[in-house]
Amino acid sequence: MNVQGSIFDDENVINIPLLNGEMDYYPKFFSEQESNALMQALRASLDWKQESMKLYGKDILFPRLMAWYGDAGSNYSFSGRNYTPVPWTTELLEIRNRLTPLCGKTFNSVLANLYRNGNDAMGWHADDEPELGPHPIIASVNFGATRKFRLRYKNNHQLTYELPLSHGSLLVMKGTLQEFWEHQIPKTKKVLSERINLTFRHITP
Ligand SMILES: O=C(O)CCC(=O)C(=O)O
Ligand SMILES: [Fe+2]
Repeated sequence: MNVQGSIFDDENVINIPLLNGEMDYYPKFFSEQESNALMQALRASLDWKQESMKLYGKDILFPRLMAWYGDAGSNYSFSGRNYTPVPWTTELLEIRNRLTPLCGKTFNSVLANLYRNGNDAMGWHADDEPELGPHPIIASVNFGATRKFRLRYKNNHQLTYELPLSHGSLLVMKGTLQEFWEHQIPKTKKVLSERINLTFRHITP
């Protein structure tokens, strides 16, 4: 039993130490049955939209669907847009409460991403916005198709790491990871089915 009150024993979590960054991976955080039910419920109940970003004065569509949920006041800006979260749904609150023991404080917002197939993706970025604070803990929950999660060191792009994120898994990014590393979900021709990713964050209003 972990003295910090973790509900996991060592067999359920893989700690991934990187140069100047750290991640914990829980391959089976949710059971198969729970994961199937949550995938279906989230697909049906979240308010999925294809948002756009401004790039060189043009509106470019994000290559995926998104939805932003959270406590009132946990506003967030990225890619030149400000997002106001809508109130939590039952499933999102249920998942958030399962994650609370991992983080010193309760996550107050979540960005949901729906990758419709391998053609949907997310480009290189770090979640290093000032409203996340200096060493953010970001809990990333995965349902549906397995997709590759790639990382590269900001000061040396030859230094990379790759991890497949599977149905029902949880990846916790912490420490100085966002300061030193970027991550992406690359396009792939091999995946034809949907994937939902939820990144739970703590935003300082
Ligand atoms: O889909 C993923 O696993 C990555 C999501 C992500 O990096 C983000 O929402 O910031
Ligand atoms: Fe991210």
